[in-house]
Amino acid sequence: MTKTSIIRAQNLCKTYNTGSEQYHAIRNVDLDIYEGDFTVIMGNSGSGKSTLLYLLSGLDQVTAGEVYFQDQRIDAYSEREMSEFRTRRIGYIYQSINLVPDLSIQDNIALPGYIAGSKKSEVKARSTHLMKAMDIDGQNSRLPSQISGGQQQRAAIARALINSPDIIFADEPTGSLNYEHGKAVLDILTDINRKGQSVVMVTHDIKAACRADRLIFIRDGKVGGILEFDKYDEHQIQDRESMVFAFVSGKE
Ligand SMILES: Nc1ncnc2c1ncn2[C@@H]1O[C@H](COP(=O)(O)OP(=O)(O)OP(=O)(O)O)[C@@H](O)[C@H]1O
Repeated sequence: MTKTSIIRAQNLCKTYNTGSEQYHAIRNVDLDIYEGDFTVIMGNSGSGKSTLLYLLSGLDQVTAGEVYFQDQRIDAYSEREMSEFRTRRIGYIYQSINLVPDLSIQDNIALPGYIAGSKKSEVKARSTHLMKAMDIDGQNSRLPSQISGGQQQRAAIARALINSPDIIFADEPTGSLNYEHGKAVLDILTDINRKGQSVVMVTHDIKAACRADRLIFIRDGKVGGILEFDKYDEHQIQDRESMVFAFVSGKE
């Protein structure tokens, strides 16, 4: 089956300027993210994974190169177009959960819906539905500090889904969670993906990486290798963890 590109990076570069020094975090990356895929990005600490996610999602400006979303060049968007793109087309789950501390859980989830200008009643209904789906429906009037880390992360996922984005980016969404909460978050992302949503997830965890259709390894700001899985191959399904382990060990 031919896959359709949802995000395409061409000759992508990101250089950070710190005082008199320059750091080339992303170096001439050419990459496609495919529609409907569960894409996982792995790589050593400092290799450029979060930077790449920021560039692919339009959350940070490229230094050079191009980023396309469904054939539209997003790095050339005006500020207004970019803000519309970020609000409506993408959902972002941050490494640090990033909920607004003095808003209730339901208001945190609903906020991007209000920003997008959707009808209040629709946003309310959708946030209620998402809280149920994420199993946090008893927590709607609590503040983030009054619920567990796992519940906060599920609220962050609900917030990322409120505007029914085309693609979800998740930067180490299980990094701060225990095994049980981490597994619940991965199950939710897998479920969302099975229902057709494209997911791009950064992780250090081999077990989490096994959820991928496609695994991209980043080394020193470049694509160091790509591993594609056949989701219908029984042998691959059973042996995926050792495949991922062998792939990652060979790339580090
Ligand atoms: N704002 C910044 N200014 C200067 N350098 C930065 C900035 N952000 C990131 N870097 C540097 O760019 C490189 C890539 O950082 P990035 O956060 O993308 O790595 P990462 O692979 O996501 O790391 P980790 O797995 O530890 O989260 C690192 O060397 C980092 O120190």
